[in-house]
Amino acid sequence: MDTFKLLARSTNLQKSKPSADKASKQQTPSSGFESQGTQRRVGHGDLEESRSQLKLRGTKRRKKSPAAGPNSKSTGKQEYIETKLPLDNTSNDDLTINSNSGKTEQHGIESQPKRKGIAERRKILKQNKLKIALLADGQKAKGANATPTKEIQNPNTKKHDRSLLISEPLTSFEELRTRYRISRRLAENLDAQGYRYPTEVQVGSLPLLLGSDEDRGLATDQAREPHSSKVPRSDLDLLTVAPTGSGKTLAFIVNVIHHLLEDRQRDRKTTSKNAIEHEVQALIVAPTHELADQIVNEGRKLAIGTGLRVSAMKKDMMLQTDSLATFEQISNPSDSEGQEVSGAPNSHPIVKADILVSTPMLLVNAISENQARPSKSLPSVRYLVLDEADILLDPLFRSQTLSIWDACTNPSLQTTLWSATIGSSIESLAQSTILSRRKTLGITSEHHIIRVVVGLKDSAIPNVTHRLTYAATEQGKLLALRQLLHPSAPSEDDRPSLRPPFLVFTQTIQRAIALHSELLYDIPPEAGGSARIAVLHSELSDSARATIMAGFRNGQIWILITTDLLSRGVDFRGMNGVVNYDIPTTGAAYVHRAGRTGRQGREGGVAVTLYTKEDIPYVKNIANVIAAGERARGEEKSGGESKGEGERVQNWLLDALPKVSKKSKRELKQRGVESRRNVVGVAKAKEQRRARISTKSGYDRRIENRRKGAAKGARLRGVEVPAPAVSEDEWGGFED
Ligand SMILES: Nc1ncnc2c1ncn2[C@@H]1O[C@H](COP(=O)(O)OP(=O)(O)OP(=O)(O)O)[C@@H](O)[C@H]1O
Repeated sequence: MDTFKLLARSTNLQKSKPSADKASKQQTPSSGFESQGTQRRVGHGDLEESRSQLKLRGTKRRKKSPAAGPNSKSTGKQEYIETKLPLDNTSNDDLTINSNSGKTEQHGIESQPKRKGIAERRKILKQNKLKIALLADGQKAKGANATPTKEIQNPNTKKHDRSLLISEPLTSFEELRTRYRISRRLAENLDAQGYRYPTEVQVGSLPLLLGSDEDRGLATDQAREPHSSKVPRSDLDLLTVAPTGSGKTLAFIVNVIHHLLEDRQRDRKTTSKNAIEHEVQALIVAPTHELADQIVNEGRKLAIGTGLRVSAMKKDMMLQTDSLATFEQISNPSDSEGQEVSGAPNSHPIVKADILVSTPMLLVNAISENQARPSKSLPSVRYLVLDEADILLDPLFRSQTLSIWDACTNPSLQTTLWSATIGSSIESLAQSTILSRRKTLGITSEHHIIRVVVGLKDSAIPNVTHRLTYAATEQGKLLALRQLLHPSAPSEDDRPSLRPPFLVFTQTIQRAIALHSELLYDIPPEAGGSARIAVLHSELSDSARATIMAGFRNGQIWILITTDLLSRGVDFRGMNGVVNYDIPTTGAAYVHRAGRTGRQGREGGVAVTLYTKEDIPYVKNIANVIAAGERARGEEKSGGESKGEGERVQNWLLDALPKVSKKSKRELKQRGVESRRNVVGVAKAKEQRRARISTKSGYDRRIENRRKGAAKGARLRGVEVPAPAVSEDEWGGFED
């Protein structure tokens, strides 16, 4: 039976949304294991089990050896309770680990959970495939030389720095409240959204960003006081590289909300001046409207009841910048979930938001008279988040992003950068920007730039089946895509088939439109027909884009043809696959496109890349990122040794593919495959004709063009053109 007809019978996609518990049982993206029903995240299966075991073992051991006190040395899991923890302030005797809740109780009062020893922290970091490195410290920033330092692996690194690198990993969301003292409201919102256990990236980044009281070196009595934030977090900027779908958004939103609430409480205590209501204090920059809207949605859910307003920047809105200070007097902020109130009569609306999410262009327009030079600064912004930082710092958006960064003049600005792929050149650019900004503003306080990496950097997620399919020609690609849409026979090698909903990526908007019209009638009317397939690109209006996104999310649209516009950040939960109809232009682009499926560690996603003879020089790039991910998965399964297990990109293919020169890599990145570009040039006309998306043969197209030309000529001459003859079998419509 036709897959589409079967699908048409199925219920709304949203119903397949996993429950929180189910979701929590899924693997995290970089865990890379086949479905085994096990939970690799620390804090769920592993941790709960080990906690209860430890409690038992600990008791037993204590009975056997009453002398074993906090100073006694032990190995392995015993260290949980037996080892004297280097940074521990609390006697173990007072503590009992409640194996049901995972909470640590002290004489019945909820208090800070017991601190983990260095060895245990290391173990947890390793289990979560977390690598934390100090990239630069404040000493360099103070000096005249504001260049990025090399990664610091020096054993003489200061003790405080070292403790940052192995700071207490987060093992449950409860710890956010007990150890990091997030507000009750935020904790409740996390719980209400079904978030139970942190993902790997959250395990590693949140403790660094939130900084427990002990990590900040506060005395125990100060630490007991709620919200005792004595040290602002501007002392730390963070670069995080974690797989697609691993929960980076939640990590940066929790950090921002927590600190804004904490700052608000501190400001209330220390200043008598009334703060401007909903003045932008946190700025989240994302490359597309679709991603910005998604972040706003996520942020609003977590900010419910906190009094913080999360908004998306819209066209023609204005910001309260330093040169617009007079707008402080604006009153009657809109109470709607919207964001803005109008300022002076006939002016553009002024953004009223504590957390503002924007694309670079919209923001630059709001702070610049001309795009090249920001003319206003944003002194109120204390938290700057660059989501998909590598693309924001890529030449495509670089000048806009740097303008925004420059405009954030608050001396205690904390910048965090997030992506699944951050190359070394982008990393250096980020470091030098942070350091030179500090130098320009004359900031000399202690400061660190830390990098957190989850799993293998810049590799494709291994829980997705990656398929590289040779289709020889453009026509072959169309046939191959139709074969994917209507598989005529089960695949001979048990490879999972591609089931809607899925995304199809093309190189240009024109190609997306052409492919859409070619496939429009491929879905039978009984299954919903042409309404099931849509095209989304940046030339559509904002409202059309939003409608299509909503249709795809709610299951009305099954196949969405798009450009790289949707390749980054966008989270579609039930997505079964991705088709690269046109080859991605970089390895990183592949990682992000393929990462629209297999999110939250979900197995069963398929990423198909169709390539032609012309693409062969570029396939190696992609084959390498797939092979790296699969090798890591194989190594993990075989306990660190590479035995080739899990590898699906055959070695012969890797060997056979030609090496890509740096020059071709650069050209491909900048221009894409030449024949698929939009420019019309006589020299390239033949190539471009060959790359056209159409199943019509050249002969048929010529006949059709001649017919159209003749009809046009006749119309111009004023001759009536006879309607094409209708065969006897064809229905000719109603007669008058
Ligand atoms: N702790 C958690 N428990 C369960 N689900 C989570 C958790 N954290 C995040 N998620 C869910 O995981 C999904 C992917 O998260 P998110 O969009 O933040 O990924 P990402 O790392 O930003 O990916 P990308 O690199 O593609 O932008 C979302 O649906 C989010 O709600």
